[in-house]
Amino acid sequence: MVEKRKVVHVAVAVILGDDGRVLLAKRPEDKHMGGLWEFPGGKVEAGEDIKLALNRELREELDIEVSAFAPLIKIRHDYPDKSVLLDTWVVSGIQGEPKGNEGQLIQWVEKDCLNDYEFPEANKVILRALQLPDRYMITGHFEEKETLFNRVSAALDNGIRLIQFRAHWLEESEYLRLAQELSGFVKAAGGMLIIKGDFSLLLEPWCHGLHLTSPQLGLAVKPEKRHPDQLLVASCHDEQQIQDAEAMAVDFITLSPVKKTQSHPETKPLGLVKALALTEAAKVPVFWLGGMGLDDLDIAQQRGAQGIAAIHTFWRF
Ligand SMILES: Nc1nc2c([nH]c(=O)n2[C@H]2C[C@H](O)[C@@H](COP(=O)(O)OP(=O)(O)OP(=O)(O)O)O2)c(=O)[nH]1
Ligand SMILES: [Mg+2]
Repeated sequence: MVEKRKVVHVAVAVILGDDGRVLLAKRPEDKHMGGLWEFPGGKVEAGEDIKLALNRELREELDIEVSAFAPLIKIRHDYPDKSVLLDTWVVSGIQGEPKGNEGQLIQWVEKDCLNDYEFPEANKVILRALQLPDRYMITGHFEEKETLFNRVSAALDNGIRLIQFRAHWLEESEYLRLAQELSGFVKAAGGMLIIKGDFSLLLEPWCHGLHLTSPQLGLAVKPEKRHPDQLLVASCHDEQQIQDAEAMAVDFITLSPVKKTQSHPETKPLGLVKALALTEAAKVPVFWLGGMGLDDLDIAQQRGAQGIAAIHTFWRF
């Protein structure tokens, strides 16, 4: 039974060079997942601190050490023969010149070209996490279109690149008309606008992605026809919904409410302990949502989340 199997804790390093390229290594043929490209790293020893484990593995495998660590994602994956928890960090501040100490091939690769390399199955999620930002803004209330565009513009100026257009009080036709216009505006600034509604919206060439509500997760329809650049996102509140979302091959989820929130004041929050457990078990990037302020970004990331999603925090820019 997969559930009872021991999970191997692995320290994984996305090594970032000064020029923004990432260092990959080819796994020796005789190892698990041999012949595939990997982010260097290896098994964490019992009781070992994760940063010490990263540096020990990088010293053993590449003859380097690093001085800066940013958590990227903790991803649990069940291979047919082994279960791993890939505790993945973006590391930089390299000391020494990397070399393949174990005879492995190593290569510096542009971030945009990482998809061209063949990785173990679990790494798909690491690549997705590397491409996603750490803040997901959800639009707040507006009366005038001008307010909407001004607020979104301010968020883009503040570096927000992923935005969900939420305006449940509008008629569907009015919502979609605005969504299309706003999508073009956000795209021109290098961002993506995620919209809400029916699966068929993925057929619209202007649609950058769809955010499913939890009731949509139970539906038998699978949005298979999406363009590879379109994102599929889901709102999840418990373990079952996370599993349903994963079965639909979503790109990431929001988990809510982590804390008490102004938009759903009547809902009992998950709390940090439950949010941490659900995030660790998830097989896709997780954004924490509900009462999240900028101070919570670091807390969420230290617990394995991709980042935070929020209405009020980002709508106020
Ligand atoms: N290092 C690394 N391991 C990965 C990646 N993706 C992935 O599925 N894995 C799996 C393969 C292995 O089952 C496990 C890592 O173990 P490892 O073989 O690197 O462990 P190690 O360096 O301590 O080596 P060993 O001497 O104990 O064999 O995690 C990745 O990107 N990097
Ligand atoms: Mg290794």
